[in-house]
Amino acid sequence: MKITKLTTYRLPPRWMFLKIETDEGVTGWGEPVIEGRARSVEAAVHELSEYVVGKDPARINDIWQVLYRGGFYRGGPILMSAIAGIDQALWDIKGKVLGAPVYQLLGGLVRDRIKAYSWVGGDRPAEVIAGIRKLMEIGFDTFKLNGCEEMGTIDTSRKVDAAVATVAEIRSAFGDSIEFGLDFHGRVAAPMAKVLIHELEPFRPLFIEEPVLAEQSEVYARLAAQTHIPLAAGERMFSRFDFKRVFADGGISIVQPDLSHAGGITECVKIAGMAEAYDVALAPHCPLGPLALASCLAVDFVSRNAVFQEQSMGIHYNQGAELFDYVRNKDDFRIDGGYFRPSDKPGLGVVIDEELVIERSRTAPDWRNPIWRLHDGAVAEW
Ligand SMILES: O=C(O)[C@H](O)[C@@H](O)[C@@H](O)[C@H](O)CO
Ligand SMILES: [Mg+2]
Repeated sequence: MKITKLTTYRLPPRWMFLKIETDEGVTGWGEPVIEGRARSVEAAVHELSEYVVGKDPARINDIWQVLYRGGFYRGGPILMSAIAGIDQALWDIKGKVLGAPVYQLLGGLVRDRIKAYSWVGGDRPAEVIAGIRKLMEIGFDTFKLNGCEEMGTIDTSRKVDAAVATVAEIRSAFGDSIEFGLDFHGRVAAPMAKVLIHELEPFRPLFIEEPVLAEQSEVYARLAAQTHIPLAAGERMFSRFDFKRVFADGGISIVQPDLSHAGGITECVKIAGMAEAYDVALAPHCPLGPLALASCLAVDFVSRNAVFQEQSMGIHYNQGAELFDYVRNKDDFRIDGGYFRPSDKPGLGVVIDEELVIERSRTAPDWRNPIWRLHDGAVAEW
């Protein structure tokens, strides 16, 4: 079998799908994208396609190594997202050829289901109580919200109190009937992270995500030394080589590689294994679409240290399309009481409505994250 063609479709809300065709009619789908830089990843996919077209799709490991090591300059969000989507599509093809779900090809199920969690509250955590109530009605009991709005390197106690008040409101409304992670989203610098984490300790969030920016990862160990709250990070790390420093330095209790940013299934399964060796939990990042989610689930179902799975139903970014809009058989994603159960469909187990994808790709927006500014006009971390 030979790969014949790679086609990309940028789509609402801010996603991109990749279709890989072969000379025997088997096709595979992946989701290479960096939110806000879809066109850059699209160019990278087509640049890398020179190394893929004409090759045997079964040789996923060799194709991965050529795509990664074949460039003198490597790593980073754009190239590793391009490789991720190609890798996902190749695993989809392999599963379809062999008539097995990807998790079977990776050694079979290590669990019967994986807990899902949902976003609430949007960019500026508001209306979280109503959002949580609505999602609890359909079985969710685990959530994530932004932990704060923009925060200066040194900021006021009023800003800290505003962040704490939202969390206090959640705990007083729901007690311990729910769990929630707080995503600092890299908005908080090291000095304020110490203060904010200290003030949040009594409310026992399930985890605090990106307590500081990934480029400040050496701070994680210091923050972890001052708190009992598990720290999480990973959506802005793009390979084993980024994660190995975090494992060596310590401080992170939950790693969150993104299956569409960190080299795909081939790479993230290895990151999961590294994490297990350090007794670190795995919770793949996934604010994206159905192919990214299916790829996360493939890794969750073979990684004993996987603990919960992000998914984007109702996320504040999904303007113009929802998680399963492009999926023919929505029941292929088996959600049961706030858990995902494994699909027995081959490959990634997702049948894409290609006609709809082609039609909607004609009006793909160029989504951009907002540029925030502090009270004094300086750029704030969003
Ligand atoms: O944890 C999450 O889902 C993320 O932090 C998410 O909010 C961002 O990754 C966003 O997708 C960037 O545009
Ligand atoms: Mg995050």
